[in-house]
Amino acid sequence: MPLLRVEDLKIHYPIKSGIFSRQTGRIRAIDGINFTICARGSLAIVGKSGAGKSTIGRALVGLEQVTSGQIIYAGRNMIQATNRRLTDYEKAIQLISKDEFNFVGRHMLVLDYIASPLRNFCNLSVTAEKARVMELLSVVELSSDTAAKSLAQLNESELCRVLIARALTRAPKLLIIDGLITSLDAFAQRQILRILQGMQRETQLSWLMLTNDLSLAILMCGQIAMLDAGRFVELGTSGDIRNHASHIYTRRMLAANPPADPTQREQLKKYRCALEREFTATQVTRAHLSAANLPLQQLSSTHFVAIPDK
Ligand SMILES: Nc1ncnc2c1ncn2[C@@H]1O[C@H](COP(=O)(O)OP(=O)(O)OP(=O)(O)O)[C@@H](O)[C@H]1O
Repeated sequence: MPLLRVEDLKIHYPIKSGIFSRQTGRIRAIDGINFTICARGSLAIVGKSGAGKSTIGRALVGLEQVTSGQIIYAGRNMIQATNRRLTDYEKAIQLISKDEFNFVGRHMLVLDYIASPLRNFCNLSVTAEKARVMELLSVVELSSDTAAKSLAQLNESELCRVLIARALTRAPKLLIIDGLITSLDAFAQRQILRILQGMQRETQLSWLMLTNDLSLAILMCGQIAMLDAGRFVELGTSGDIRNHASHIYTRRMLAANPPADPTQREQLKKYRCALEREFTATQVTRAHLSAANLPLQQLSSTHFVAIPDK
């Protein structure tokens, strides 16, 4: 059963010029993409800077005006949803990105930062609220002392885990992780993966990673969609992409982010096998590749590639 289905999504921005700001063209930031995320699924959308990753993330949480297409959750198109349905959706789909900290003072205490959504959405006593924050800190493998620290005192990995803890206050079904993990060291990246897999087992959590690091995507996600200038050019399981990358864009990105250190291959293999097993529930079909007018070639039951325009 799909958790979220995106159909023929297009997001175009107007280009305006002249003293009357007339529209003279448009930027096709996202130009007809389709994808499905199932419960306990993990999808990475991988693309170069400017490919459109953040635009997709923002559109999924209603921060971007959609030109056309559908975002279907629980059988309903969320682009036309009423406020009541939107509230459920807003809790279920949480976006975390580093930009979050642009809107918060770094002097804020971790306790207050994690608790703020609880204060807006739940009516908890001070004791219950503190207990919930401590519980979430332990889920993200941070000690209870962290609650009394300010955000400024945390390192990148701790900040990333605090962001995840805050998103978890709303018991989301899908976490959208924009950038963030890319800049962490290999140890911290694996720690985040372990935390997400724990949540996946306990709460059926799914995640969508938006990243320019294909090796990281292969490590963290069961399915990968390669995004180039707002369109998907290749889609498959992480094994398909790692071992049989077919589109020139994917091959170039693999070359730019070479697979991890050979001494860690066995461990990576273990992670990937687990992810792919969990991912068998997801049906990848021809329709999951971009609806843009690119001829498609099916390489296997899970692997699709767009044949570039001549
Ligand atoms: N508000 C906007 N108005 C006009 N163009 C925009 C706007 N927001 C994004 N764009 C354009 O849309 C395209 C996709 O941008 P987006 O930020 O989604 O890319 P990205 O893949 O997330 O890049 P990065 O990895 O550098 O963050 C870019 O060409 C960008 O300039």
